[in-house]
Amino acid sequence: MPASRPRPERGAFPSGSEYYGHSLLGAPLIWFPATEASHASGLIIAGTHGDENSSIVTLSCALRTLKPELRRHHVVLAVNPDGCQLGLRANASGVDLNRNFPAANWKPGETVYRWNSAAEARDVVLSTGDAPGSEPETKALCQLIHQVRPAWVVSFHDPLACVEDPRNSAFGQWLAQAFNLPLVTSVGYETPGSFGSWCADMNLHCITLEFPPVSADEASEKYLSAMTALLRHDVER
Ligand SMILES: C[C@H](N)C(=O)N[C@H](CCC(=O)O)C(=O)O
Ligand SMILES: N[C@H](CCC[C@H](N)C(=O)O)C(=O)O
Ligand SMILES: [Zn+2]
Repeated sequence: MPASRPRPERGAFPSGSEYYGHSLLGAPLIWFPATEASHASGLIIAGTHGDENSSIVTLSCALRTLKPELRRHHVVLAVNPDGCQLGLRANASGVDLNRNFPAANWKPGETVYRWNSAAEARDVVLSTGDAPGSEPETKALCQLIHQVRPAWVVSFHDPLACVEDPRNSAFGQWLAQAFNLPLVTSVGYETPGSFGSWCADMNLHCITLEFPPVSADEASEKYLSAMTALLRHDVER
């Protein structure tokens, strides 16, 4: 039996999406609970940075490609929907959500990012928020994770072209092979208050998968089969 829906049927999402809160501007925060949910279900997230759309689009394509009854893992396509609508890395308050999680290493003040891949320095300034977990998008994701208790999380970003697995696990190796990206134990710079830092505090295994600088059009071709395989992967850990 084929695992994929035929292409003419991939326009619409499978039923069963739910809300887990609202963004600052009032957009629904949407998640797709696993159809085949179990204690081994993981959570796959994208769009923490609203300007990193190649993985959002590819994950959406995979969700609409895989036969719904085969999906083992939960999905959040856009952690930061206001950032997606505004074409921003930050949320609508100028907070980099990946520096706002209530991790022990959260830092007050400013954070910087790289304008684009051509920029040599990280010199664009954002805020880390008024307090750890101050933003509605961050709070709601933490609550969802406390409620759902996923076995692991894969968090998609771009454009650093790597699979970051601090545990160097068999699952990390599988992802690196499936997406044909190098496996590393760190992206190579400090990310206080990041989602991965918060997960580490809770001993929740978080793997960050950074696409290369690729268009959504190209990524939805190049990575569709790996992403679809991830949604149904029986992770041995
Ligand atoms: C080039 C891109 N705008 C960017 O900010 N790159 C990294 C971070 C990428 C990410 O958060 O996934 C940076 O250098 O800060
Ligand atoms: N490029 C991402 C890297 C995230 C690293 C990951 N380990 C995490 O903690 O979320 C960023 O600058 O936010
Ligand atoms: Zn990012």
